[in-house]
Amino acid sequence: MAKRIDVKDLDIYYGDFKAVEGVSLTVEPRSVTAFIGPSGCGKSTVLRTLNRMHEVIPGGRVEGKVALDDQDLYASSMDPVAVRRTVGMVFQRPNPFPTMSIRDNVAAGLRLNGVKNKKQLDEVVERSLKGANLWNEVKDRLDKPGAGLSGGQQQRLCIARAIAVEPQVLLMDEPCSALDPISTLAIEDLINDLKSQYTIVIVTHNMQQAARVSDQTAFFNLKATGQPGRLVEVDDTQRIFSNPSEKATEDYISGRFG
Ligand SMILES: Nc1ncnc2c1ncn2[C@@H]1O[C@H](COP(=O)(O)OP(=O)(O)OP(=O)(O)O)[C@@H](O)[C@H]1O
Repeated sequence: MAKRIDVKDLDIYYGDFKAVEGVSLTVEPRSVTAFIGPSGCGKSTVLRTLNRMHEVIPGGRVEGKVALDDQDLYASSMDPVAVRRTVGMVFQRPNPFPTMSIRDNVAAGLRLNGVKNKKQLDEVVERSLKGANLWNEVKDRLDKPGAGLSGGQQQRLCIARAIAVEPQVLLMDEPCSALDPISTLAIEDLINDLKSQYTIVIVTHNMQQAARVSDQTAFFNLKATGQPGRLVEVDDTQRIFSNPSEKATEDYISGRFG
């Protein structure tokens, strides 16, 4: 199910402003890649191009290539809505649909895809909540509002909602930044479990988190203020945190800037 992501010579614009320049990287299937770097270097912007969410922003456009296996995500024949179904996303703040029950939150994507069969929906709800390590905590209150869960539970509910539609890639934009340390560890354990089935890319400001959860780390930086962000280096996480090739990476991970 998981697919490889290939990014080649990617430039990303907001109107006339070139926010990110010349990114090329590969993310292997069933692996976790962390994007790290100082604020404003373009981590979230790059992440959003991987499921065509960037172009939802007025003026948002890209030049270059993003492919899933050999499929060009920006080919004119490609439907952006189908891309977003294949490449799921979890955001910084847990955002369950506030008026919906836990069950309906998880089933929402399937309903949108036209699935009506209650037995099928119930099966997917159970499987997704189990996959998100949330089932045992909510199985007796599936009809209660999703918004009534704790922050950490809400984030796992959002992950259950994302995996319910069986994506091939999961993008996570600082998924733990609004969570306490215990909930953060629960999400990190979950990322570790999910990696056996999905290709995962996570943006994080927490370098210990990048070191704990990812196989590969990409360090982004700005050349100078007002200049586009760029990918400085991407390598095995262990290497980035022990012996990076670039001085800027070492300075960043050792806390000298950022
Ligand atoms: N909606 C937008 N419209 C115009 N410019 C934007 C928009 N979103 C981001 N930018 C700009 O693009 C650049 C990269 O921003 P981005 O949010 O991707 O960086 P980041 O590395 O994820 O930062 P942070 O770590 O603070 O979240 C910045 O110069 C930012 O101001």
